[in-house]
Amino acid sequence: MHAVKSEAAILAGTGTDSSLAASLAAAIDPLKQQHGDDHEYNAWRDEHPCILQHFDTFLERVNGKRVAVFLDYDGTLTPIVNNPDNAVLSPQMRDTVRQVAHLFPTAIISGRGRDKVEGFVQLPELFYAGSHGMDIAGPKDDHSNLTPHNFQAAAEFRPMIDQLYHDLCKRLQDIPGASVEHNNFCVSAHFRNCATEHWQQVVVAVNESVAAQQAQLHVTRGRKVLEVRPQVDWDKGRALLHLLEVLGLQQQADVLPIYIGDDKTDEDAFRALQDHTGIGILVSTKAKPTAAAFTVRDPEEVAAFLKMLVQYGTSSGNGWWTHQDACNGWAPAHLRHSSSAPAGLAALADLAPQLLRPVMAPAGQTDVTAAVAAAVLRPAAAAAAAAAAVAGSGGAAAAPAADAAPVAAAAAAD
Ligand SMILES: O=P(O)(O)OC[C@H]1O[C@H](O[C@H]2O[C@H](CO)[C@@H](O)[C@H](O)[C@H]2O)[C@H](O)[C@@H](O)[C@@H]1O
Repeated sequence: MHAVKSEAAILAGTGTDSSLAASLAAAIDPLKQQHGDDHEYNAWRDEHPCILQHFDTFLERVNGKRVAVFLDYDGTLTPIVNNPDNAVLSPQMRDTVRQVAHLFPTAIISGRGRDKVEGFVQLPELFYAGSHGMDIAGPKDDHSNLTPHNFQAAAEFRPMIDQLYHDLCKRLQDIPGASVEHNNFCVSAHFRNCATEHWQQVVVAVNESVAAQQAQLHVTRGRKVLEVRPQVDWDKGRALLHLLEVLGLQQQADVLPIYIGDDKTDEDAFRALQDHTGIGILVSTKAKPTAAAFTVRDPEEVAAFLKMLVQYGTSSGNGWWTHQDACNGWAPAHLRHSSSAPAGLAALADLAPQLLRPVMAPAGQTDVTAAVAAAVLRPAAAAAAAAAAVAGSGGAAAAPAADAAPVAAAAAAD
């Protein structure tokens, strides 16, 4: 505990976010790392139910609404891996996200630099918000030109961030396992690959590096990473609301935004949704405070949920089918078959025509939600079985293999 106390003192001494000290202390505390107390976890899941097992409740809320989908990247669409450069998107997840984006306006909001996350995802039809939402761009047209949705909330900080990156590279170069990542309008200092006794050195180096610019920069903590960000009133929640606005979807009773994320910075988006009647879904294998209503355990369960969402999207319960207005930068699938439709979308329509065919209620059944629930869930028992199958198919228990191996949950609660 002595090391934790001096950690807190260091952070307090530099005026860094005090919650950082507390969360780092929690991460260092081996008791906290054991988090697998079933009673605690189960009680937490009562408060934040698994959306796979409660998909019928979800359907009741979304039926007839125009859903907009917002997704975090690391830890949500891809498993956490040791080398950030290896967090590639699986082809299966790419296909699933593509199908989601065909049915609902879809954005990825990431702490990564936008260019990097776009490179991983490779879906030009999405909206992207990089650098924790400080760098926003709309879908690209056939010639990879950006549609006019670009917005950078902290553009003037770029030279300071460049300088900070170089300074941190120097300061961290002798700490075994530490690495620095330039995320365009913020910088990540990674300590995932450091021995525990070196974590504090990373914290000290980061705090020393920002000490002279405390009025302009602040430090937050993610999963075994310290993220240095400009002091601007902007975060993933603000980015989500901004995107709703440019899409023309803000404050409309028939619009339902969904956000899926796994990390502390995603809580800003969950809180924004609490205020704007959306649905937050936290990806976590452990109980932790969250403003998200629902949970899933890992990216495999995220994929399972997104597939169920696609099923719902093909039903006539999807509010976009009856909404003829194409919103800015995104058009409902049934309006996308003009010659101006992006090639990728047209190809998808060719490949998966069934995607465009609404699921209709069986004869005599007028409750579309029930029909979709029946089609998608094949009641709750099937959903539970699917969830169990997903949980048993790898996830946290997958065998580690070099850098691309998911970090075992017990060893890396973060
Ligand atoms: O908002 P996100 O898309 O979740 O980005 C947050 C950070 O994600 C990445 O780091 C995390 O994932 C890495 C790859 O799995 C892992 O090695 C690292 O320990 C995690 O913290 C990214 O590398 C960071 O720059 C982002 O800030």
